[in-house]
Amino acid sequence: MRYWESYWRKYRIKFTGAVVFVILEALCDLLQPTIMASIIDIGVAERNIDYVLYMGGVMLLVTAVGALAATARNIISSTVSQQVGTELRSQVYEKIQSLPFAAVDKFDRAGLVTRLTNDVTQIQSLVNGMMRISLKAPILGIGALIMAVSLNPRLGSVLVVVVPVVGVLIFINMRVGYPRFLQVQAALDQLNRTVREAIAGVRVVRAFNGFVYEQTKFRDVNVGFQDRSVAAMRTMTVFGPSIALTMNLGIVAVLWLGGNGVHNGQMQVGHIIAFINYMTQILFALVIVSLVFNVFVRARVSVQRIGEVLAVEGVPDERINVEDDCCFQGRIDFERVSFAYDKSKLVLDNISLTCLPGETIGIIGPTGAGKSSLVQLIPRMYEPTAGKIKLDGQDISRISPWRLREKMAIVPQKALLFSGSIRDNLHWGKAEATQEEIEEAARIAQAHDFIMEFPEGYETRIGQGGVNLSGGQKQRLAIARALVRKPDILILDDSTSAVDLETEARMKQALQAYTAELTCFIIAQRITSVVDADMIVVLDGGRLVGAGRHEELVASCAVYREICQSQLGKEGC
Ligand SMILES: Nc1ncnc2c1ncn2[C@@H]1O[C@H](COP(=O)(O)OP(=O)(O)OP(=O)(O)O)[C@@H](O)[C@H]1O
Repeated sequence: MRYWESYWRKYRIKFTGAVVFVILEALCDLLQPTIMASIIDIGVAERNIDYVLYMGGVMLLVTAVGALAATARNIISSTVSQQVGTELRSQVYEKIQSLPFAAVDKFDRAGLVTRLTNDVTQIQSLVNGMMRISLKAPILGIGALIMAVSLNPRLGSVLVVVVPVVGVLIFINMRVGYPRFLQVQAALDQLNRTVREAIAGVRVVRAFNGFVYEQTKFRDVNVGFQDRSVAAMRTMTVFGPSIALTMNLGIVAVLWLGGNGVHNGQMQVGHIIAFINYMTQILFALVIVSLVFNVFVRARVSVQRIGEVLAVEGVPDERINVEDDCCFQGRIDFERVSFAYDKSKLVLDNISLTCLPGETIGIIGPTGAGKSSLVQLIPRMYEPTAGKIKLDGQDISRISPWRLREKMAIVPQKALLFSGSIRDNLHWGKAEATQEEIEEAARIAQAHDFIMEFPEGYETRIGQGGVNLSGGQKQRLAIARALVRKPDILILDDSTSAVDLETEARMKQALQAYTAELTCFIIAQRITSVVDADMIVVLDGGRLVGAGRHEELVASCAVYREICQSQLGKEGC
């Protein structure tokens, strides 16, 4: 079932209610010219004041019914469109949260934000518009056409010419407009992407005096967006007046034919006025149709773009199935594992490796060797392209990601903190952690002392992304957050790169006792960070080129020896 079908099912009764009110409102509008014609042709022409008063009263009553119907459909349409918008936003948000990382990379983060905000708003406008003006326009247009022809079939011959011409104009308008609005949406994505990058990287931009460069880039993208929007809007500006011109020519023809008819005594003035009123209603309906076309096209693009996100199969969230709170022992086997982000290039090539419970495994290698990619496969952030990863002998593709991650903690390369207090951030590791547990983790991560130096201690507010902390402080908090979790498997991905050597040495010592029972992966650029590890894994160009203890690797692995000598000198290795 397509996603919008579920919304249709849920809201179809309210939607139908709104349509009933729209029809009632349109009928009231359609009755007005006929009533007016009677007042002129009978009341005014025959000087019958009672008839004028009576029909005037009827006209007021019809107007009042129309106003009530309009109020009712306004209430329904605004409520339903807001509800649909809110629910759809939540649905897309939840889907984005569950998307596999490969899909997040594919859609691009800025594109996902646009889909969640702008595209949902477009659909919301469509729902609102449909229940209000979009449905009223065709009802009014067709109704006015029928009323006009039945009022005076001879004048109706004008419509036989005018309406098809206008119909063709609208059709061409749609054919030309649709691809242009697709381009507008793509340009908006690009604009969002540029803004997001420039704002997220504002420090780098300033540090490199890149303001002018970024400004030029933004201006180009902004002008590109403007050009495409103008091109799309220009379609409307050409077609709107053409439609109005055609209709006005029709009105002139009616006046000419009607004038002759009145002169010959074959027609009444009231009929001609009513006919022109109906023509104005038809014109109004057609103009509205061409205007709402804009909303329709944008919404159609948005419906499709949101559909693309919702169609991706999310990573299953199997929380409910986890009954046992068992622990992992922490043995991990990589069996001929290969991995590629995209099919063209293998990032990991045929890796076989066994990590035993309680071991600390250092991972080292040149930049881009595949170190982060390797550890991201363990909590199933990505799935191997070939081979298997086993945890305690069980293929992890059979273990739910939720369960895997419950017993693992990963400290990513880029320490990301959320806005809120330091305590809130540490609670991310384990929601029910006590103050003692939080402090213990912070002490091991060498964060407790600097936290206590803040006047508000653990209640200190962290700005968005941790702006008010140094790089090393952020990394230490990110490590503390992972330690609070008390995981069975701990993964530190180059997470002490901004920490000074002295602090890192203290942390290493404190971590030794903490990690004695668990399997710990440490990715590092500095050889001193992994020199004491039970096993050091050396990666180069996605291949495993060495595994063993420091002394063994110095003797047997050329890549390791080279890294070691470049950092510690020949005498140090
Ligand atoms: N999300 C991604 N999409 C596509 N390619 C990626 C992605 N992440 C990493 N890569 C590529 O995969 C390769 C390995 O990257 P990875 O981050 O695993 O290396 P690394 O050894 O951890 O590097 P570093 O030490 O610099 O952090 C690189 O060539 C990189 O360009």
